[in-house]
Amino acid sequence: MTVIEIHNLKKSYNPGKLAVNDVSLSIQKGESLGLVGESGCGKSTLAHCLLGVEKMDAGSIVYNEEPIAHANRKQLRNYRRNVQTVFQNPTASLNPKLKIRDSLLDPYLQFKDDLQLKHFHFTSKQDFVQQLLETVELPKGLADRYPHELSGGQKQRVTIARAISIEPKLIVLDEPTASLDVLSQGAILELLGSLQQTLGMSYLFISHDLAAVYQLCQRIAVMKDGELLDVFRKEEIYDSNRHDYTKELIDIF
Ligand SMILES: Nc1ncnc2c1ncn2[C@@H]1O[C@H](COP(=O)(O)OP(=O)(O)OP(=O)(O)O)[C@@H](O)[C@H]1O
Repeated sequence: MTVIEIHNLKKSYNPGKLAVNDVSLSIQKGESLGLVGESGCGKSTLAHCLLGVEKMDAGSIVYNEEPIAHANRKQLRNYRRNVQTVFQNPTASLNPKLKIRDSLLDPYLQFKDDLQLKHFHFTSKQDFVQQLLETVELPKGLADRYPHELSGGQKQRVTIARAISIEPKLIVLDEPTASLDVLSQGAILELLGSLQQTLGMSYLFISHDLAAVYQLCQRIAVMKDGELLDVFRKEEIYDSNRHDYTKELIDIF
């Protein structure tokens, strides 16, 4: 089953230069799709169009068989709930004035009237917060701390817990490990892999690190200069018909 389809997406910021040039992609239920390419190739722009942060110039995004452009308010709200994000910089993603418990509860409080959670069952908000912290392998005592009292890796775990709290269908992971040290990077990738097994959601994992994408994803898409050059299953990475640019990326990873 397809969770999301992107058809012929085009986006430019400056006339005459397309940041994303006619990209089509789909993501299946429970799948991790990796999107790799060098800095400036258009990965984040594609994610921003998917998240509605940027308006696309042409193309369509189809969710639940409905183009988002034609969605009514209720469908848009459903889309926003089901497509969550984890960004590169967890410090910027967390409100410094909110205790961790309040950041964790924020999406739930926004969407609770529409939610029928399948995985999380709780008797109180306190119980829910504890379950979320446990799910991302953080000590329960962190609930009453503020973001500045946590390490970068711990903060990223909080943003992951917040994203999964409302059991979305898709999480857009935009360079989620880029700001972390190597050990924390590996631990976050492992956590993301195991959460996917438990919760069954899909990921769009954006990274310039082919090794990280290879670790987490079942399929890999390669972009360069706004264009999608290659899409393949992980086990096909060394096939002779890979695009020359993919081969260059493989050589350096
Ligand atoms: N808000 C913006 N205004 C103008 N140009 C932009 C804007 N955002 C991105 N661009 C340009 O669009 C192109 C694609 O940028 P984008 O951030 O999507 O690439 P990326 O692959 O995500 O890069 P990185 O890995 O460095 O984040 C680049 O040429 C960039 O300079």
